[in-house]
Amino acid sequence: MDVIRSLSSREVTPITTVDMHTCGEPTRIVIAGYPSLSGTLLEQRTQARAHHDHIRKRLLLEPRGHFDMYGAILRQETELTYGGFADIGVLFVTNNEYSTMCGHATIALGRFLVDTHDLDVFPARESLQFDSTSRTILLRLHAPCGLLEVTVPTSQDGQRSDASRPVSFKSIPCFTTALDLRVNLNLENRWPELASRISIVADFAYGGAFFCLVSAAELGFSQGLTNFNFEAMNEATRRLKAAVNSDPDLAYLFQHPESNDLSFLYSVIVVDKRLGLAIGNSKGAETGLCFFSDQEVDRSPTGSGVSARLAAAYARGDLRENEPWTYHSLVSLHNDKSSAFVGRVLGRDNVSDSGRFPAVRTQVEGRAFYTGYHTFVLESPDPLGDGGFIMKDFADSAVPKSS
Ligand SMILES: O=C(O)[C@H]1NCC[C@@H]1O
Repeated sequence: MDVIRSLSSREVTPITTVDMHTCGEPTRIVIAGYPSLSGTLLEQRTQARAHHDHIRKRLLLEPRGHFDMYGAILRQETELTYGGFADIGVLFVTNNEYSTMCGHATIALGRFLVDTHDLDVFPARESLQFDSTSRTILLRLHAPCGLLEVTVPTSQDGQRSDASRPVSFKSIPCFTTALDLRVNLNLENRWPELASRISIVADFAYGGAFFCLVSAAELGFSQGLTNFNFEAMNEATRRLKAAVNSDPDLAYLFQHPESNDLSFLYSVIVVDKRLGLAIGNSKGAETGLCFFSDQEVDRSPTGSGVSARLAAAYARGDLRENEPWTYHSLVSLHNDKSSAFVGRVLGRDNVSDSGRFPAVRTQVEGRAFYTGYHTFVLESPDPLGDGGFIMKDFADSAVPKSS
């Protein structure tokens, strides 16, 4: 079409994406048009944040995206910090940052990377090994947190992914930094549903990013993740995250032994262990609602969060090795129970070769689907300019937040 041809020749390089969803959570996969980056993946992440953040905003925020959009930028040139070999790298982007791990996007990328045969997009595609017995392809995906082994079910000939079977990934070493920790809340960080309590109890664990895991009841929502006020829970988790972040004595909860780039509290997951339907041969099920980055809400059961929850359950003695467990999001719970994630602890490992930091490797599986593709352009006289906006920000600046 004429218009499309003329749009793609605008002065700002068009950016091409393939879009997918995993349990309702979007991944906008950037496959062409992103500027070049150099160095290790964590260095590329720093460069992207310093020099190209307007592109993250352009693709994820309004008017091209929305508050809860998620993105993945493929990095063909990637170099592992601690040895090993990756087929391709990826940077993850959210509504306000560059995430270090994303399970739902990894599941989506597994399918896309098997389906693409464009060597400019994925130079190593033709060297992937196809296992004709299990009809799967194993690919090594370099995420900012480390190397993920992704197993993708395929067609008989290994040329295409098989959407009817789940993709799974083996995690980086995951670990728990605190179980049943009492977090004190100062006056300004309390929320109405807490009634008169001045502290709450939570677990903290790492699944490629650091999570605070707290039960809905502990937050003051006595009916768990059924029949709750969403805005109130959004506010409660925002204040809990602020309370943890503002206490220097709690910084150890999200200190990664290998890298400061990985050392930040990414998310609060509200958990309801009584809610959910076990799928397959799972021993049980639970439901979670994950608030991450700037209170972005995950529609999926959060692959990295599932790894963190598995590590915490294993540390507590609630779960044995290789015992499958079902993890629902609100979307899988209410929409399609079979699209939940199933996770298991594969076995013990260490964070680094020194063996000083005990951890576990997990496996998480789930299903992702294509939703479309885009070529995003930017016209120079566009009054909204580059970057993007969030409608909510205007409302927030007009109405002062209640304390
Ligand atoms: O599945 C995950 O791990 C991701 N989903 C959005 C937030 C997390 O990064």
